[in-house]
Amino acid sequence: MNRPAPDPAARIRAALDRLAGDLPALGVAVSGGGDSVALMHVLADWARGRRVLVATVDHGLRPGSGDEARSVARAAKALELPHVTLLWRRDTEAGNLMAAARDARLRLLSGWAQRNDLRAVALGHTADDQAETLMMRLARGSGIDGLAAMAEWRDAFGVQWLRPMLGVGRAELRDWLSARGIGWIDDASNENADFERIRIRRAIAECGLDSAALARAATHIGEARDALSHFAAAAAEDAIVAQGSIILPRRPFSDAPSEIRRRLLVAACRWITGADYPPRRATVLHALAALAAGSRVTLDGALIEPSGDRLRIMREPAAAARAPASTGPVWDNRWQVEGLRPGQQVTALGLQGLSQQPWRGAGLTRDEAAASPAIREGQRLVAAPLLRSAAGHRLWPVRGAAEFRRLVMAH
Ligand SMILES: Nc1ncnc2c1ncn2[C@@H]1O[C@H](COP(=O)(O)OP(=O)(O)OP(=O)(O)O)[C@@H](O)[C@H]1O
Repeated sequence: MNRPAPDPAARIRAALDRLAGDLPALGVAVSGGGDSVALMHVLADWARGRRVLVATVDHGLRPGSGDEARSVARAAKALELPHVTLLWRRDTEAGNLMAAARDARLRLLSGWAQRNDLRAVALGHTADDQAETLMMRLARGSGIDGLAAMAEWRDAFGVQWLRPMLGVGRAELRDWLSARGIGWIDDASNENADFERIRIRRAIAECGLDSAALARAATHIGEARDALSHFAAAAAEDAIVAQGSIILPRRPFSDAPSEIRRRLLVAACRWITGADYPPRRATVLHALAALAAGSRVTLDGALIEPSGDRLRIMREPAAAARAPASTGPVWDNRWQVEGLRPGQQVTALGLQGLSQQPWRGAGLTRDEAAASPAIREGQRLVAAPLLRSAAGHRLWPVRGAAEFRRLVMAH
């Protein structure tokens, strides 16, 4: 016989003990929706001597957002919790509105947390959010990273974000609130089927899918993702980081499962280019297939070349040639150059530069040499510091081996 799950508040308190038991103070982000209102009430009760502060972000995106923030302020006051409203005013029409609002919200909340000496801020995501995210990502064909559940605990923007409600469902929270006569705001966008999340939410309900089971599946995928990260990080220990390139032993790479190869390749690519985001998944899979067939491939500004028992991942010369000229200190997001004199700038050595500069014997391939930094005055080549030590100029890579391993863990 199934025993009934304990009261949702008891489960949230248990999660808070686990996640925030040692903290003297905690922030909570409350939109006014049922989930975060329930969280605020549970927190007020759980706090017992801890400082709990409440913040609401007013995105100013729909009429009435100010009233909603004021209603949260009143509810917080009734619980004797200090509350602030943080205002966001959008300064550009470009880009994805929801993503921009979410990003701005996290930045505003982290600034507020830091000003108030709060190491952690609790958010009201529930098991239903997990289930919806999983289904949305499945529909988009995401890989294991996209399908993995949100973690209960995450560091970002200098703050710990805690999600103590991932084990409870939206409906049971609504029942819990209703039973106590506590009101919340039903945001009209929760009915708007223009949003993918709302369409997925409806599909889950109409098909009678079990959100709690979907949320558990996402959690298991998260555990598998973490295991893969560790395997990939172990494989990354064999990498040699030299002269701005990454060299991987070829045999272990080609014998590794495709997900490990993908992680190594994405991390190496980002290490080379310094890109904030990984290349598109389909592009990476395509590159892996070409590598398996022994071809050399380019991937988002990196060049990957199988040669002998090694796989060399380096900057693509054409991409280096497109990098803006720099007057220091950093060029092409890869090299730090010191000792530039007025009138001197760094650009790629390029094929033309190779003809003016002996490069064999420097331990570089032709492509690596072409993509390496050159110091020029006007058109005149003054020095190619990676090829030979140049009087007065010093050169070192912006990222080291530890950064490569960090990137591998992140994918
Ligand atoms: N405008 C906001 N101000 C403060 N916190 C917010 C705001 N919007 C979202 N959050 C926080 O992020 C969590 C997840 O956001 P999401 O957009 O999924 O929630 P929501 O639909 O606004 O409503 P709910 O309050 O019911 O969770 C919220 O539970 C809340 O903790």
